[in-house]
Amino acid sequence: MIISKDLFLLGDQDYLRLPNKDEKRPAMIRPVVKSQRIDTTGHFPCLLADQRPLPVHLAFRGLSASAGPRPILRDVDGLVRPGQVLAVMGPSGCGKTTLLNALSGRLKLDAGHIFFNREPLCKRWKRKICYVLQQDIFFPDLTLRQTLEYTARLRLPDTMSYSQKMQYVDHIIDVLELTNCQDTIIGDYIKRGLSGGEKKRANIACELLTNPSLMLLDEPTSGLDSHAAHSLMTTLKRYAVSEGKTVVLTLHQPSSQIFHLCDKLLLLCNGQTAYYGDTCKVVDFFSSIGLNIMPHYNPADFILEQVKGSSDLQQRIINAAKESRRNKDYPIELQHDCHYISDKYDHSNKILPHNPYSNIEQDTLNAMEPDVRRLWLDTHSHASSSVSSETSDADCYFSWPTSFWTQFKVLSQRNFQEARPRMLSKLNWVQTIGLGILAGLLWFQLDRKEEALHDIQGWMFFSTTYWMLFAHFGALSSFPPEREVINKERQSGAYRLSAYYLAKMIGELPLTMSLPAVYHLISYPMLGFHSPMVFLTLLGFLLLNTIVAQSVGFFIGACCMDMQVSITISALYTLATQLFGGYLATNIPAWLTWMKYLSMIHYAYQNMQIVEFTDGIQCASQSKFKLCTSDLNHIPMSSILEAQGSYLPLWANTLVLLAFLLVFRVLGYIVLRFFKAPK
Ligand SMILES: Nc1ncnc2c1ncn2[C@@H]1O[C@H](COP(=O)(O)OP(=O)(O)OP(=O)(O)O)[C@@H](O)[C@H]1O
Repeated sequence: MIISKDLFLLGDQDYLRLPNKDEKRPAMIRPVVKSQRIDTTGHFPCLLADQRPLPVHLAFRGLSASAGPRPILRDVDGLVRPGQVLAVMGPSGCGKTTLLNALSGRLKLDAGHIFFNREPLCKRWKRKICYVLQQDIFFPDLTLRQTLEYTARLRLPDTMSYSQKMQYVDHIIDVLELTNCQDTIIGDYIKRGLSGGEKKRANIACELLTNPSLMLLDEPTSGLDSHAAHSLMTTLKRYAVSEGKTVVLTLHQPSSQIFHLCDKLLLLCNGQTAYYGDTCKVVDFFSSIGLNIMPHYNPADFILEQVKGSSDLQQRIINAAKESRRNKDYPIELQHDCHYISDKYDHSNKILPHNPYSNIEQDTLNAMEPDVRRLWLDTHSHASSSVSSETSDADCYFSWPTSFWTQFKVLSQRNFQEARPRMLSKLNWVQTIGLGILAGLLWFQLDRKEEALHDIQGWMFFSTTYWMLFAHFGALSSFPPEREVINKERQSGAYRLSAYYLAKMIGELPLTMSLPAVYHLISYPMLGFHSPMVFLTLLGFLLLNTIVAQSVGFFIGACCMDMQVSITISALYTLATQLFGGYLATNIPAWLTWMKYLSMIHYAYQNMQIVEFTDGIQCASQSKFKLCTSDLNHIPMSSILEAQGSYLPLWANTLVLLAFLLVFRVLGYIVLRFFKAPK
């Protein structure tokens, strides 16, 4: 019997077929896993039935992984069903996080198989996994609600309307009891925001928004007090049961209450299985090898103490765990004579181009529990239809949850909102206005005469250099913390890098331009306003220069993981670009003149002069310019620039600046896409 993919779990009854389009169907479906107690409080409204993922029956067998020559995981097995919580425990460094990395598909395995229902882990399944990392990585200036809303808009499919997405955000906030702090900023070390426990729940909430089938959580209770940890675990357990989620989490030293909330336990010792089975049977397992727990002792503490014991004791426990694989109650899917894995898939986990169903042993299927069998067959009906197509990998087809346009729009808004308090901080306003007034006072009302030439050039060089450095170092310092968030989101397949990159360039543009524009608005009229056209053109070039310098800063930030290295490289480049800019040194040694062509300030400064001195300036009474005679009282722009060496026309300087902009933006993208892509 082949059961259609349209079958789904409903209530405590059975699998039911989704009604046809013309049949009336309930707007909301609450999936509930069979054989679990059902939450009937109505606390968990869920997505529309066709947006709800298939529950996952996760089986992994013989997983081995190493870091260089050192083995980290050796022959690790496990199985967990929808609605169940599998706790991975063991001493620090035993390989818990490594196991979660392997299950999420972020780690290359030396050996072993991971199966979702009956399919190997592929991109299509990766999209159904949420991985809550140990670290809480967020934009600190966004509130919790803003963070969740942006995540929902990015990661829930375009088929859902905006209001449906917001409804889902409300639901998740409610589920994780975050209502009271939804308008609090996330915060960081400097700005106080959410508490540690709230941040942890916010982290989980962001991942839950993707409506995953499988949740992987790395130490979700670490750093929480016992009450908060218990409350979080209860919420997770309740959520898993009522929404049919499969949960795998690592725990360090749980209380006995938390320990007993977990259905299954995988105990690791030096990367090997020390126990796998029902949590409630672990104490019996240890007594069967002569290790008895004292009355009223926390079983979690007891088993951790045993696996931290002498190497003889550890080996005894590992041997007993190996022996227990032969027990008849060991899951059939994990037994080594179960053929479906080795026959149907090659070692690289690709589906072989023939009908896989023919190789599933009927005995294996019969031995499975009915609900597991249904899940396997249900997934099979979907997979086999894909396998029958020409491409063997068709079932692993991966598509983004939202279109490029949606991603670009949402990321632009988020970039703007996130960057605004940072870029337009009070401090930056004070600095800009203060500096604008100071520059205006210093170079106050200068006549366009040769006597004031050096001062006018000073104002231009200062303004150009200052804003270019400001934008360069601004991009440099903002990028490393942002990269953490971007990497996390890219790893979970939230959006295209190209959408992020374009949004980053465009979303921050108004912010990048605001401060230099205000500075120019203050200082130029103080310097001496003589033509609106010159005022506007100078402003345009000042803004262009700023964006060019920002591109270079962004590129260096993308290349260097280490902030100190990126600051050193930037300082070297920006100081060199100033020296060769054409103001500080005009008689550059011939063998070094080529350096000025690498200086972005050189082109920017030349352009400013070309615009400002279009009409030339009046000669001084004792002029340095030879062309100033008693007959000619006017120095043209070309002579002013020639006095500094050769110069390019306005269009050529502008073209070079645009080339700087384009090349560094493209290089930044290439670095992020190919060289610094998150693993
Ligand atoms: N990329 C790597 N290179 C070298 N060693 C690694 C690498 N990743 C992990 N390890 C080592 O593998 C072992 C297992 O690491 P893992 O992070 O999985 O442990 P854990 O059980 O999660 O530890 P903890 O409970 O302290 O977080 C550790 O000894 C660690 O040093």
